[in-house]
Amino acid sequence: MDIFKSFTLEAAHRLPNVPDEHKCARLHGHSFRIELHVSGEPDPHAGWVMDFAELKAAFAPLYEQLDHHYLNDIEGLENPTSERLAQWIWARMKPRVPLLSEVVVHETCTSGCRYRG
Ligand SMILES: Nc1nc2c(c(=O)[nH]1)N=C([C@H](O)[C@H](O)COP(=O)(O)OP(=O)(O)OP(=O)(O)O)CN2
Ligand SMILES: [Zn+2]
Repeated sequence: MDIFKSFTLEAAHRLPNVPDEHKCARLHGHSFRIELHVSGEPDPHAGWVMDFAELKAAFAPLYEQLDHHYLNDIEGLENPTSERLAQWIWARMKPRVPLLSEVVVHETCTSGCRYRG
């Protein structure tokens, strides 16, 4: 079974490796929506795979690091594409949440990335 929790965070970025004339070379911001998916069997007594609150607590330090920040300034996010952000989150969350199965980054309403490690 797959459960998920969504987070919305505001952040600015620019993409340093695109041509100068590319729109994403300019500083701009997004309301990123992050989904964290956890897969496993529901505990027979608790009835859940994992408490959503536990997932939220595990993500809290990363949320603080990302929300209302300039992503390019964060170590490992110097080129903050959706793909790199998904990998960055995965690398930090997987050790804390071993049942993590997917990180989804919605960069805009129409674009994003799914990463399964
Ligand atoms: N594979 C990727 N392509 C692009 C990324 C990315 O992270 N991975 N990022 C960008 C930009 O940061 C941009 O902000 C988002 O691009 P885009 O979807 O083109 O944004 P629009 O709002 O202009 O989209 P429309 O729905 O077409 O209006 C670019 N590419
Ligand atoms: Zn962007």
